[in-house]
Amino acid sequence: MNFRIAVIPGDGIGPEIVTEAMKVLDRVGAVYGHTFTYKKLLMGGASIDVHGVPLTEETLAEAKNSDSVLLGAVGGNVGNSRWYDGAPETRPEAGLLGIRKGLELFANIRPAWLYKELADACPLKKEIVGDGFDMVIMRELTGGLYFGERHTRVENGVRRATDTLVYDENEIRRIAVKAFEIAGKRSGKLISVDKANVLDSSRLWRAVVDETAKEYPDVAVSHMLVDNCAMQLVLNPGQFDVVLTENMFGDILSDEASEITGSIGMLPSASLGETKLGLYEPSHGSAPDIAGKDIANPIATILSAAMMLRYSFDLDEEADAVEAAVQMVLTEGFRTGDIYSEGCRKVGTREMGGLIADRIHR
Ligand SMILES: NC(=O)C1=CN([C@@H]2O[C@H](COP(=O)(O)OP(=O)(O)OC[C@H]3O[C@@H](n4cnc5c(N)ncnc54)[C@H](O)[C@@H]3O)[C@@H](O)[C@H]2O)C=CC1
Ligand SMILES: CC(C)CC(=O)C(=O)O
Ligand SMILES: [Mg+2]
Repeated sequence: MNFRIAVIPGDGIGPEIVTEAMKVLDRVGAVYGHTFTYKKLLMGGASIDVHGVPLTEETLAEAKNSDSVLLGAVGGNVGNSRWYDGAPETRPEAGLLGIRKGLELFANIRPAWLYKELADACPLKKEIVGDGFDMVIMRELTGGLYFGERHTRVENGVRRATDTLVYDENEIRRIAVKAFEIAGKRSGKLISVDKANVLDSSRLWRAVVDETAKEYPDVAVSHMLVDNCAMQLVLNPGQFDVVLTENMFGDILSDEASEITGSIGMLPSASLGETKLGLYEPSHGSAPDIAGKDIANPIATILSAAMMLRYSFDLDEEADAVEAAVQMVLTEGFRTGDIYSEGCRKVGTREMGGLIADRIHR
C-alpha cells in the first residue's frame, strides 16, 4: 500500500531524529511491501526563518491532505533566541499548538513503560520500581491553559500577565471516552488526574469523567489530585495503568513519566482526533543543547512512527516489528548516551537508527 506522510523535522535535534524514523519506515516498506511517500514541511523556528511565521496555511493544508504527520520537535533556547522576541503567536511553539488545533487532535497518547534492560538508567531505587511499570498517559491536547486567552499589560505602572484555563464538557467527554476505551482494552483501571480541590475546570472535569464512567462499567475509575500524582509517579509507578488528564498536567506528568523509563528520549506519542489522520512525535522537545552532535536518542521518534503504523495505517504487524527491533537493540546492549550504563555499547543517533532498521524482519 502507499501512504503519504507529511514530515515536519522542525528545529534542534528534530531533523536528526526524524531522519532515523524515516530510515526505519523505509525498511518496514521494503520488508512488507509498502511505499511511504514523504512531503517535508517547515514548522516552528525553521518556518519563522523562511516565512516569518511558525505555521503557514500551506503547511497546515498539506498536513490535512496527508495520511498522517511525523514531527520531530520545534523551538529553540527560550531565553536566548530571536524566535522569542515577538508575541506568543509568532513563536515556534505556536506552530505546534496551531497544527494540533488545526487538525483537531484532542487526544494525546503517551505510553511510558520500563524496558528491563534500562533498569540501570531509571533514576528510581530498585525496590520502588519492583517489576517495572507500563502506563499510558491520555492527555487532552487542544484545550485548557495552552489555548486560553492570554495577555500581558501594564496596569498602574505594574506589569500584569493573564492566562486562562477553559474547558467545556464536550471537550472533556471526548477525551474521557478515548481513555475509557483504551482502559477497557488494558487492565480496566483508569486514574483521572485533576486539581478539583481548587479549580472549577477540574470540578467539571471530575463530574464529566464520572458521568462517562457509567457507560464503561468494566473500567474501575478513581481520581487523584495532580500534586499527589506527581509524587506517586516516583513513589509507586507500578500503580498506574491509564492516566487521564488535562493538557498542562499531562504535559508535565508525561515528562516526569518519561524520565523514569530511563530517558525522555524513550517516550513516544500519538495525537489523534476523530479520523485516522494523526500526528506522531516524541514527547520531548528540540533539545538545542545537543543538536547537530549525533548524540540524540531517536528511539522515542522511532516508536512514534510505530504508533503511526498502528493507529493511522492499521499495520499492527509492522508496528510490532518496529517495537521488537527496538527491544532487540536494547537487549544486544546498544545505547545512546542518555540511556548508557556500564558494560553497554555507546552509539550515536544515526547508528542507533540503522541498528533498529536492520532488525526489522517479517
Ligand atoms: N513537541 C515539541 O516540539 C516540544 C518542544 N519543546 C521546545 O524544545 C525546546 C527545548 O526545551 P527543553 O525544556 O530543553 O526540553 P527538551 O525536551 O528539548 O530537553 C530537555 C532535556 O532532555 C534532553 N533530551 C531531550 N530529548 C532528548 C533525546 N531524544 N535524546 C537525548 N536527550 C534528550 C535535552 O538534551 C535536555 O537536556 C524549547 O524551545 C521548548 O519550547 C519542548 C517540549 C516539546
Ligand atoms: C509547546 C508545548 C506545549 C509542547 C510540549 O511541551 C509538549 O507537547 O509536550
Ligand atoms: Mg512537554
